Amino acid sequence: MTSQGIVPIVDLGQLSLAHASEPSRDEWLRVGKSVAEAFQNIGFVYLKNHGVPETQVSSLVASGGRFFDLDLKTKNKFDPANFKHELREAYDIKRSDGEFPDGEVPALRRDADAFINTCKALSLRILKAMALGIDLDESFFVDTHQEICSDNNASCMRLLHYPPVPEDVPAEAIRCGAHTDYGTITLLFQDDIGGLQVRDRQNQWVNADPVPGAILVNEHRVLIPKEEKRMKASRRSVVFFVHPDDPVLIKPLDTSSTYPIVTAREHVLRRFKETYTY
Ligand SMILES: O=C(O)CCC(=O)C(=O)O
Ligand SMILES: [Fe+2]
Repeated sequence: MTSQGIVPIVDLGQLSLAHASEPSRDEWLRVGKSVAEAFQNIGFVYLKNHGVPETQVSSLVASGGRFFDLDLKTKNKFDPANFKHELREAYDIKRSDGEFPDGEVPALRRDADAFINTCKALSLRILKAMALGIDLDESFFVDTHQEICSDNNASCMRLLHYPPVPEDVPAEAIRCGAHTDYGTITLLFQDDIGGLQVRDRQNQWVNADPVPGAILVNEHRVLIPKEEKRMKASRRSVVFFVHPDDPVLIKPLDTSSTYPIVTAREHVLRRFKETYTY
């Protein structure tokens, strides 16, 4: 395992989507143990050789760019998220058969469909490896994530656009506040601008600069801020949030009562309510 700063880089090897045959048991375990170790130590990992076609990501980012370039009135028809204190725009897409700006950005539906399917397949591989990495049955997470990007599951893909920061920006403005994500894991495809930081277990912020060809994956406990107040360039990223199916009970594996048992749906609704107070 190599690392970028203190965030480890794991090579998916035979678990790559580009690898046609079933990975060996040793490969599942190697990846699973490395990912589990990274999550236990810092909560983040870069995955390289994941097999997500570069053209799929670039095509989606280009279509997303065309969407963000539309005038506000047109964009607002598709309910993009506006963040009160943050200099960014987001467009969350859950299903490729939903409402789309087909007239304005004809390729977006096709690009989103391809990307969601690819990310689903990759997530299921990561989830299987994660279970094996912490000595659970290999289907432990896969069985609880059967309906990714359906109406019974909060997973979604998010297109993000950070416009260049204007000179006269208020001192308190930020691009993306410190937060934790709400789901099981998040796949983050950054462009090469950088600026992302993650917080380690000692509460120190460390840079998570883009690693060419690698995606950053986090499990939900660690915070991500973005303090790029002075950034002149616009920045784009694509995020794939992976959640358990709505009825799944979230409970400590050790059967302790440290956390109250809630369904995945209750958990996500609670987090949405608390959101964007940062
Ligand atoms: O902008 C990024 O790259 C990360 C955004 C993020 O963490 C989020 O939207 O949850
Ligand atoms: Fe996040």
